[in-house]
Amino acid sequence: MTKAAVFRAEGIGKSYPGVRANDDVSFSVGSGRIHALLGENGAGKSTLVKMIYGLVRPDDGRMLLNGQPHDPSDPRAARAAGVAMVFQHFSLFDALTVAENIALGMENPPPRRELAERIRKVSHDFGLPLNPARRVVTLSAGERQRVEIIRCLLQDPRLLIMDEPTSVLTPQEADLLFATLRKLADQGTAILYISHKLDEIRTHCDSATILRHGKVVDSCNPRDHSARELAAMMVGGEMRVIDRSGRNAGDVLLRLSNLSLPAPTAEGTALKNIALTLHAGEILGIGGVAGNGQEELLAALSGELRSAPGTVVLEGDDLGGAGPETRRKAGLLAAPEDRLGHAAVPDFSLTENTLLTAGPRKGLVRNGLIDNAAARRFAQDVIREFDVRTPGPHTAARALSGGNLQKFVIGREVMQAPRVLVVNQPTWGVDAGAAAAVRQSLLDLARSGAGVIVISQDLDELIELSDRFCALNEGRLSDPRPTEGLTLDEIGLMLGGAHGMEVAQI
Ligand SMILES: Nc1ncnc2c1ncn2[C@@H]1O[C@H](COP(=O)(O)OP(=O)(O)OP(=O)(O)O)[C@@H](O)[C@H]1O
Repeated sequence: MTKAAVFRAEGIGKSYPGVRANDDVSFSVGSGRIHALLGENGAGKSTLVKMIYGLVRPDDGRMLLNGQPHDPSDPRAARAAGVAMVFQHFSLFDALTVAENIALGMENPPPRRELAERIRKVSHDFGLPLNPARRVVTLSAGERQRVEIIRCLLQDPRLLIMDEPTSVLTPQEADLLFATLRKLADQGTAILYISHKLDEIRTHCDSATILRHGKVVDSCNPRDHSARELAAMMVGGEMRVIDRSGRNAGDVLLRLSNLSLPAPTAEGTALKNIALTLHAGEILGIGGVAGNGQEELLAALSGELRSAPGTVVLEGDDLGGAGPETRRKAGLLAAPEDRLGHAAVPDFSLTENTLLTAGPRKGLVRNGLIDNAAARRFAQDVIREFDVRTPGPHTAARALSGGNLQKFVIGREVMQAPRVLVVNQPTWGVDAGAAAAVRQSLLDLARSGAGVIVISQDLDELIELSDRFCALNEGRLSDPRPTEGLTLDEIGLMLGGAHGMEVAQI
């Protein structure tokens, strides 16, 4: 069955200094279709959808929306033409209510009562429960995304673009999202869907365009292919298989006991009596819904938050009161989740970004002076070893695609040979091939005798990587259990009671 194309790209091209981000890209999305855009990190997916949404102007080619030329000068023009977009990062004001946030994004918002009524109707029609009077600060990640989606639905879009929408969602929230998207598609809307989760694409998308190095290399019905085959199309070769062998748990490296901290901010989570031991050669997985103390635990380990004496002990060394610099020297390193802003300074070059964490262990600062050549060499080493796709170490962090910056941030820590490495969401936004490489690097690090703590919302990732698993729930850490033999149901129970785990209501 062929359906009318809602959107068509014909020969679209876009260059950045040193990079052909899109090259002769042509594809179309039919009415009622959920169409996936697949590709490795840096393949050009975001650049393409930014052009459709009026954030970036193409250098070549043309776009058509409902058969009419589509050349939006800005997002407002794109929205007026019928394009809506839900971004990876939410742009909501915490202090305002749902309705106030939605009104801010509208050209001509109706009176407040009418708007609240329209929000209730759309949320009811699409099975997306949301109270217009709630303050955004009280909402879970899934509920925040619903605000963005309802804002889009109120525009009655012809084309809805979703950029990695499920990376912050619980499995239940993701199911709810797909049910909504299917309803919307059934009403004739075309949906363009970017995700690195290949199983999700196989289950929910009707068609796919695959980009590699800015070019369309394939198109397919993802249901006809295995996740492995899709990944092979993206990278143009076979995926490598993860090697878990050769690791033996050794002596205790890190011991946390009675680690309690008040919530660092009004929206933060207090840590309550956290205890764990981490052995040499071991990977400990910590699962849980975001907002249950993950960021606070990472900060308590990195030294950004200090704790009482005796609560954080690395190889007999009491680090509870020590700051980040002392901890790094001792070999306790951490890579936070927020790569642009927290883990890396956007306007700094990659070379400068190595100095943020690698100074003490790589000798990049001597007698108070920065050794620029050494920093550049280290940045080059990370780029090479972690296959970071970028013109070079002089490139600003903000110019890297999300996944490539993530590889750089993880590589910068792994290549300092830590005794203990703590990572939060290590493969967030990273494509399947690069995710396998990042996970392998963590396994290799553990094989070399280091201890690794992986905090993640991706249960498959935790099952694949970790020797023992525990759950973080409202600032409390469960007792760890060996991962081998643990079922998803049992993990669900360990995570039980975590807020935001709403059951689909459709
Ligand atoms: N503003 C910019 N300045 C310079 N280069 C850029 C800019 N935006 C993107 N690029 C480059 O264009 C290429 C395509 O990036 P893009 O973000 O479109 O990839 P992507 O497929 O969305 O990747 P990811 O899955 O990692 O988000 C990359 O090499 C990236 O470094």
